[in-house]
Amino acid sequence: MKRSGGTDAEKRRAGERAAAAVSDGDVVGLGTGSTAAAAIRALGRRVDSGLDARAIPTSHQSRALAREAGIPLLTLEEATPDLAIDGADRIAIPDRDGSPVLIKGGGAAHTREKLVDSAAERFLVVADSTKLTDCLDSPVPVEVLPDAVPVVERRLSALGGDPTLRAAERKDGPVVTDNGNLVIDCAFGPVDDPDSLAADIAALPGVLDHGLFVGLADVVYVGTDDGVDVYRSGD
Ligand SMILES: O=C[C@H](O)[C@H](O)[C@H](O)COP(=O)(O)O
Repeated sequence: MKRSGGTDAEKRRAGERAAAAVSDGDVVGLGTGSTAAAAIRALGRRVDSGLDARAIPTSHQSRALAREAGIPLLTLEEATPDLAIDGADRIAIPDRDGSPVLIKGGGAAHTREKLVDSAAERFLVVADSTKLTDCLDSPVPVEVLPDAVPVVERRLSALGGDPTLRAAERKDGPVVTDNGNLVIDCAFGPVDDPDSLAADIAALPGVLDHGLFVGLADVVYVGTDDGVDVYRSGD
């Protein structure tokens, strides 16, 4: 799946704002991707200055970055995250009450991200301004057991989708996730009922999880040219 690109400055502003929301004693779920990386680096600077925070990573990437930044690490067996900070590929902010809907998984990390983000008491999303959209129409990443690919592709087509097995960019063959599985990017056109699509995909045998995050995000920090726009669930 092609990664989108907002500016590094927007990502840094969003990441720093989310890292500033971490309090002494917090356990933080660390998302994956370039904007979560900005938050991890900002959190590392706060830990270096004396903040007592520990973290649960969602990928090899976020584990390595957290180690490099000097953030002590835990597992889900040892603690429940007080908050999680994670990026998104697409974000739809509802007009009325309700939680922002996200599409995640551009880096194939959405299964562990959903596990950690949903376990956290608060889920803070960090993004650059290119991620906001009125229409959720980008493909939904679906992590699938390797043996299940043909069956899941047929069933995704039956749900009205157009599935494509994600190819690796720097190796021959498909992308293999941190969990040893494959990813199907499934285009559905505009997703009008994300709740029901999320339930339909999750129910398919062989699917580990998909990148539609519905009813999970509490706050979205969007970096802009000169600051950070904040959207709260239910505002
Ligand atoms: O699988 C990857 C994750 O869901 C990322 O959080 C998402 O792709 C956003 O990444 P970035 O901040 O690099 O755009």
